[in-house]
Amino acid sequence: MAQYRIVSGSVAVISIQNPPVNALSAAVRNGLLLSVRTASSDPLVRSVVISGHNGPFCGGADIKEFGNVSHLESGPHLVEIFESVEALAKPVVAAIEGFALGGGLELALACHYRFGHSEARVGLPEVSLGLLPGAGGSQRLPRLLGVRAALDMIVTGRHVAAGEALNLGLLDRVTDGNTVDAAVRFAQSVEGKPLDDRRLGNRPCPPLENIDAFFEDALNRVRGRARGAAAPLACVQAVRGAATLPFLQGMALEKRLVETLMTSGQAQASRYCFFTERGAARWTTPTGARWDTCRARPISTAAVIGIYASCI
Ligand SMILES: CCCCCCCC/C=C\C=C\CC(=O)SCCNC(=O)CCNC(=O)[C@H](O)C(C)(C)COP(=O)(O)OP(=O)(O)OC[C@H]1O[C@@H](n2cnc3c(N)ncnc32)[C@H](O)[C@@H]1OP(=O)(O)O
Repeated sequence: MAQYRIVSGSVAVISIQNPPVNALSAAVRNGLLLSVRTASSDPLVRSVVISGHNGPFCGGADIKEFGNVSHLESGPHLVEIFESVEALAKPVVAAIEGFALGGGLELALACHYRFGHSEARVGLPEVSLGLLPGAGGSQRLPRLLGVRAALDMIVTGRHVAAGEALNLGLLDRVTDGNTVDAAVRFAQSVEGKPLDDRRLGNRPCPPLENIDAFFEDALNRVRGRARGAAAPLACVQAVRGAATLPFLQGMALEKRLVETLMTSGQAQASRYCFFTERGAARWTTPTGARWDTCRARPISTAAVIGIYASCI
């Protein structure tokens, strides 16, 4: 579930393999941690590249495991894996093709460098699942981008295209060619160079003036739009932690917040919607017509057959 190979004599390429979106299932988490430890202890390895197998970098934590504590516990916690990646004494480069979402982007943030394909997109969409980026993302992203840009990404959950990610400083380089090859060449060029400054957990958040007023205003704006959803408000609290607390205290706050959200009815309902939307796209009719074999026909008439009324 995580392929490990040595290329160019000194670069360990760790490839996440869990189609279709390379989600971080327990098996992937086990493979990833083992690979990181192998790369750490092999004296021939001088740098590491992490990529996704066959296209996408990683679609994040395996959402199917969220309702099942025994699945979650049958692999190491993402936080532990990402700490090992960040602490590695050899440069680690994320090679992002397709998408790096949720835990996928949090993994990339734990790497020391991030390379992206020009058509890749990145984001922290946990808020749409009633959660927040609970594997260090709420603490590392503000340290990299500053509070304003990080808060926007975390509260909206929007996907950011590679070009914008490069401008924001989220990606270090963007390539039109083979991302893994470019990352391997780069990894070799930084072998032996100091890494302390590349570890986001070591960095303070870029300073922000009038921090209390900024977060009070952010909280009011987010509350106004959240329509009772808890996750967006928790996102603001977590980012405030990144701006005001040392890294480890911020991580502890993130953990408390995500554990509360994870068991909430809102998160359960959001997960249900996620899978139901995808299931509904795979329709069949009593006559045997199916979503994957049917030809689309032009729509000539449309009608409203139900109406949704909301009362406040
Ligand atoms: C008790 C307390 C415990 C506390 C534990 C705390 C643990 C840490 C806390 C939180 C950490 C959260 C980090 C996260 O990563 S949350 C997940 C964030 N990721 C996402 O939200 C991405 C969701 N996926 C998508 O947006 C899309 O699927 C996308 C990746 C863009 C691909 O889109 P597309 O190509 O259109 O493909 P489909 O959407 O049709 O998906 C294809 C199939 O893959 C399944 N899928 C997709 N993503 C996931 C995923 N993350 N996990 C599991 N499965 C996933 C999807 O259902 C489709 O499958 P199927 O065809 O069977 O329906």
